Amino acid sequence: MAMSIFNKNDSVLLVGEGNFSFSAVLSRQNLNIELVATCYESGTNQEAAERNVDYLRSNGICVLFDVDATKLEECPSLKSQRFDKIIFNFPHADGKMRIERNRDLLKDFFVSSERMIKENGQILVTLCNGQGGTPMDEPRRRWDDSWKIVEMAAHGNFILTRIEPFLWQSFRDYIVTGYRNLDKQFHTAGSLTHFFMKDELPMVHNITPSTKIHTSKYTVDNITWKDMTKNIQDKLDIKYAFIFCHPFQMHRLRHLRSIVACGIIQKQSCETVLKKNRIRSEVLSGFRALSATACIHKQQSIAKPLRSTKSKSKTDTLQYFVDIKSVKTIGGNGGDGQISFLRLWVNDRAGPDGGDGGHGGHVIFEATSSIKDLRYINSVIRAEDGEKGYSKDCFGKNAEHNVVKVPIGTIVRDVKGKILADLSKEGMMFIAARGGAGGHGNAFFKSDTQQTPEICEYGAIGENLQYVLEVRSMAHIGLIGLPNAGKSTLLRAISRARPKIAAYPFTTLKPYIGIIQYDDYEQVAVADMPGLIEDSHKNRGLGITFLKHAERCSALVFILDVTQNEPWEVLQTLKYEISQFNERLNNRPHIIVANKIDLPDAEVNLQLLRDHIDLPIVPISAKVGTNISTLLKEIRVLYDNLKVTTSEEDTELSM
Ligand SMILES: Nc1nc2c(ncn2[C@@H]2O[C@H](COP(=O)(O)OP(=O)(O)OP(=O)(O)O)[C@@H](O)[C@H]2O)c(=O)[nH]1
Ligand SMILES: [Mg+2]
Repeated sequence: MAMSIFNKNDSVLLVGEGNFSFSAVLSRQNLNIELVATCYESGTNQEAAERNVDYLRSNGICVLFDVDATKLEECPSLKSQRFDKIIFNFPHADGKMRIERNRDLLKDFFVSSERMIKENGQILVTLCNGQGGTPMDEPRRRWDDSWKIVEMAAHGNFILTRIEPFLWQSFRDYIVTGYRNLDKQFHTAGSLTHFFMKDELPMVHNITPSTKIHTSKYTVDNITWKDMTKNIQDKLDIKYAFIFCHPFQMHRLRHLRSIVACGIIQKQSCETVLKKNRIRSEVLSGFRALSATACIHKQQSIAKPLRSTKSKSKTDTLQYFVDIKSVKTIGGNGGDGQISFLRLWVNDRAGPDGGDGGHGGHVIFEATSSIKDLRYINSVIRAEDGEKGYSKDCFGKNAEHNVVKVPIGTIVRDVKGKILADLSKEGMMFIAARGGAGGHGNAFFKSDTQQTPEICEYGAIGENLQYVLEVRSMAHIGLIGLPNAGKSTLLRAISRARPKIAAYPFTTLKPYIGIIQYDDYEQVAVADMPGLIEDSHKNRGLGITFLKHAERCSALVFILDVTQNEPWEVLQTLKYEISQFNERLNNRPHIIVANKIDLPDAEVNLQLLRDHIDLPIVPISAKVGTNISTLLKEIRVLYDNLKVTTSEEDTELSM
């Protein structure tokens, strides 16, 4: 920012003036501007600040305390005014490391300023180097690590038009102070002033009929580049060598999103937009994530994935998901009957009184949603024996059944592989081994001809059977890719699971499950699979085992390493392999993920991949974390669709 930005008779609102030193500097310059200096605090007890306030007031400048930058319109003295410039220097919320709070401060400030600014007015926000998250920051911070000023401004319908270094030589007496301590200064070297202008979003009401078009007729490129932003582009003072690098790009994409959201583009599917949105290929790496975000499915509201704040376990305890287990089930034996004769003092031959034995318990499998795999199921499961019978006609107690909880979707097979039961719903049971019946006591055998039977029965022996349990729906989503594609890295990035990661093939030998939590308490289980290679269907590599696992996931995520040559060929191989195992696997809903976009070769290969395949692709870097949130949203959309299809199928079956 330089003094030259002020025009004669400009009305300027200064927000967040801690010690009013900036206002004092401006007023000393005799710029012929109308100043209103405001401050968040309700007063000041700092000597220098008091001097500045006195100076400003003596020069007829309006000084206001208790003005919240996020609620400017609520200040009675400002309510009716409109300004040419609103300046907010070094905004910061309590706890400057809390990026979220600072973003919120900026967002609310822009929203509030929208009502206070004149038609062609400007908002000027000066930030420390790196905070803004624009290409002008040197060194440039990661986008997620910045205050995302351009995105925050878009909430108030402002677009970034210019960024300038803050010229300290023009404002020598300006002393920047911190939030807690007005004596404490900021590190302000390399600070930048961001200039914003108001702009109207292209909503239904301001798009001409000619631009109300369907994607089938026009491409999204046309809307974005020509119709949508023609008017805004003229206003920009772009100083970057390459237009796509300008943060304005983000705003443009937001426009695209808002258009899609308000239904002007009749989006049949994500595919249409993804295919036609050529901006993505041209946007530099920093904006890759954004372009994909803009192409998210048309969904009113998608639940947000939650990031766990709890640190992952440090111990290397690998816990594999057990989805197949052979078990031996042994029912309880029945209790033996009793031989006994009652003797009373008046009648020492009162007859037989031996009671029956109790029945042995069954071994029962019960489907429940509370457990997810067969890890905790013992390989030998026994039920208790029944109690023996007693004299005086006392029957032995029946044994309790041993009810073993198994996950919903468990298939029970006999040793020959024949399916005996499919426990597909909550509470469904299968009696795996029946307990033996209790034996009769001698009282049971008493008859007219045999008054004193001296016989009883042994309890029957419980069944002893062997089964193979298999969990059919192992996870909602299965990760499929060649070895080293980054499946385990991705699972680590999206869940609390800690599968082993290494730069050699077949690091993962057994499936591994991670759970993605969403803010509506929904949980989506994602399974990391072993790598698939060519001819897996002929049992090469870990072939057949892996395909069995894939068969049980309801949707698939194909992970392609875009640093490899011809990733589309890899996709073909993966699809061919799974179809060799089961034709229907290829009809499963799926997402194609291009991984490792952080590496240099990825850019070119990604573009080639897009040219070769006609399907939506989510570019990510599982290692660095680029665009993971978009992928999580896509997974959620897939999961929601799955739920709808499953419930429809259930209704059809029940009819
Ligand atoms: N640069 C970069 N490296 C990655 C990325 N994702 C994975 N890697 C690396 O690729 C290598 C293989 O990653 P894994 O996650 O073990 O791959 P995998 O697909 O699980 O491999 P298998 O278990 O053998 O099938 C590791 O060295 C990772 O660090 C990424 O997005 N960027
Ligand atoms: Mg792995």
